[in-house]
Amino acid sequence: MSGLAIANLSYSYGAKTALEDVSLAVAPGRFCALLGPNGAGKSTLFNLLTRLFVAPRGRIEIAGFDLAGQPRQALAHLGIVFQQTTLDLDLTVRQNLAYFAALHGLSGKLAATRIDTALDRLDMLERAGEKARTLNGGHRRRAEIARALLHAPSVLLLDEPTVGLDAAARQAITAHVHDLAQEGISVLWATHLTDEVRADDQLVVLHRARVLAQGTAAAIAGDLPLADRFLSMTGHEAA
Ligand SMILES: Nc1ncnc2c1ncn2[C@@H]1O[C@H](COP(=O)(O)OP(=O)(O)OP(=O)(O)O)[C@@H](O)[C@H]1O
Repeated sequence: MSGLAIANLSYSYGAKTALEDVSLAVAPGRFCALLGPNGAGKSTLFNLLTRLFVAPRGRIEIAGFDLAGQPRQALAHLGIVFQQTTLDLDLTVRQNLAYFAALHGLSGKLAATRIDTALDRLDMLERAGEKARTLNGGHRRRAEIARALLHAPSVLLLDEPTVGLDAAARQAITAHVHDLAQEGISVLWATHLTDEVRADDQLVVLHRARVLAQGTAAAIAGDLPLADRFLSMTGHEAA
């Protein structure tokens, strides 16, 4: 399928199993929250999706391309926002994005148009000329999300993108990324914060290397607030 499809993925660090038979799919236009406590296996999954690690078992498809068999085509459709900021603080927002565009073979008018469009989608166009160093944490994150859109990916991965941000910035970024999903991107958003998940979002609960539940957040929460349901499933507090 288009979007993201993961089937029967397993990964171990020596004797330590980090992922065990994980399967999930995120269709175009869907926001999927990957909710798991520390150590659940989220980072390992992201490292497999970005091909930092290669899974001995299982299959990953991005936009219909098998990551193992057609890595270049698959990764060309993947946008990534890492947990740690990766902006060059001495460059302006536009320069940061132009550098990334060049790495993807985009230059000239096409790059300029893509940069303006991406910044506009994140309400960051008016900050294009500011040095990244002068931006607050929320605006730096938005610049990084805009940067991840430049090559028009169909799948966007975000690894705990709101870590360290205040409540207002968290809310704004969560809303922006939900909007991106509504525009047709498949979003996989790793978090341990249940308040970032909307009732109609797709939700995958990962715990101790396994998928404990998946479905809409509302269906998984049932008659409990999602944080309470998460606690009852995993024994871990969620925000
Ligand atoms: N290099 C490694 N060697 C051995 N075990 C590891 C290694 N990296 C991770 N693990 C273990 O694999 C499991 C999954 O780790 P992973 O980092 O994927 O979880 P996570 O959900 O991303 O947690 P966190 O939110 O803390 O980053 C954990 O039990 C972790 O201790």
